[in-house]
Amino acid sequence: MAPSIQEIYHDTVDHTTPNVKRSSSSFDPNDISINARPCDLGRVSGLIDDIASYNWGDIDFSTDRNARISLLSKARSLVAALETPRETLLRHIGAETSNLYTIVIGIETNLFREMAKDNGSPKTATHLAEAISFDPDLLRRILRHLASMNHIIQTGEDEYRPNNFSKALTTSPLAGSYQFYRDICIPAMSNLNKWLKTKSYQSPTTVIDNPFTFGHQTSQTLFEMVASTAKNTEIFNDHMVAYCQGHPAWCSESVYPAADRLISGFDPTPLPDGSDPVLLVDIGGNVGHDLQTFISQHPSHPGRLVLQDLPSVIAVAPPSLTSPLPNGKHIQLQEHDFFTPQPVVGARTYYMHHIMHDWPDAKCVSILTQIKKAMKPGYSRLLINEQVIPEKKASWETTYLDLYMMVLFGARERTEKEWRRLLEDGCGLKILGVYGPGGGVEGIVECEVALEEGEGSMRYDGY
Ligand SMILES: C[S@@+](CC[C@H](N)C(=O)[O-])C[C@H]1O[C@@H](n2cnc3c(N)ncnc32)[C@H](O)[C@@H]1O
Repeated sequence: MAPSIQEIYHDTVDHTTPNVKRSSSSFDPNDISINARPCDLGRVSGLIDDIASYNWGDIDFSTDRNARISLLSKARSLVAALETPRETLLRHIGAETSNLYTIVIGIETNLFREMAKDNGSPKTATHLAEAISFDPDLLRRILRHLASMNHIIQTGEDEYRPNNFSKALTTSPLAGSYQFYRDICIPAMSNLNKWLKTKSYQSPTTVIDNPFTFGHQTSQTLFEMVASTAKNTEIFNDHMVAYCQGHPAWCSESVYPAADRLISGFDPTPLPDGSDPVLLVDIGGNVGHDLQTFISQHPSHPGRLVLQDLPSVIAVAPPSLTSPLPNGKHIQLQEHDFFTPQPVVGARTYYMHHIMHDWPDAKCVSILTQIKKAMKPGYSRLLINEQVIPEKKASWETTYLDLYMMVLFGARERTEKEWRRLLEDGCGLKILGVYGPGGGVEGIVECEVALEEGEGSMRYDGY
């Protein structure tokens, strides 16, 4: 039997086996032998039984995402329970930090491209070192570590081949993401402790004073830093593409039924200047991947599609974006700063993906206010595609992103209650529904202008 949707992102059962003594029951802080005993032995046999109770052999993991994530989550729990504190420590501080930096070396020296040549056939370290002009002894040491972490496969003495992960490192979304985190994000996270100490452990709440500005010793925001060089723009855009891959399509039946919710109520009457009315504006839409998803799901959609972002991003949107769509139309590219008045008035849909989580509440209110002024009450819908953090058992994909939004922007991911407070109390919008594939990792909050209350009643201070 396949796991249910509730079981996807975490284990729903406390797998503790009653007759196994928990190490915490006899905890003595002076007894350092605890470091060499499994982290949660009491869960081990329950987790093994739980994994064994499914017919995993009947499942096609290349297509069944829910089953794959469920098994991964159980397997991770099992590893965490079996590992000793010492092993967890060394993996965290030693093995995983070494991974990050050696993987970036492999990307920047074309190591993984070399390994992928000839259909990924096994190659010696000596051969690879010569091909990428690298110290052979150092390369051997790096390859040995990457193989021990399962990122490449050792096929013989001094001989390695790539697996699907190391082959994927030759693609720009993964390669750029590693560089983006190394150059832009890690310097912020690695300064979290120092920053918090200077602020007596109070949350950052502004984009101009947070671990990012402190770590980089800059007065720039992350987006200003990203826009400041072509390389930064490229690696940021690569990361957005990588991050968005592999999620169910946002506008599909299983996530948000766009045909029923948007297309069926669309008014096709031409605008006073004779132009086609707008069906969907993707605000801060980056290089257009979400609009492309919309087109692939709804190829014969009516109305216009508009992609808005900062000039530096619109300038690098792929030319294929503006080529004719299956319905003979094309995406309109528009430079737009979302803190200024929204130029598209009365569209059926305003859509934002990964925008609100980049900004503290006060800035979100400014952005939302500009959109609300352009919305036609009773007709326009605002879709916010973001995490809706479950009140219990949030997944790691949610929790890490929440912390990164805090260090990079003084911002946050939000629970449904926090969305209601921001959108309804703060901006005078009405939430019509919260949609999503389950698990809380991505959700669509659908709103319209609240007819009875013109403005929100909350006050948000600060930058
Ligand atoms: C986290 S990315 C999300 C991109 C895209 N919506 C997605 O989900 O992949 C945030 C986007 O907001 C854009 N952005 C940042 N500040 C902006 C502003 N003031 N006006 C318009 N877009 C902005 C960035 O350029 C970037 O493309």
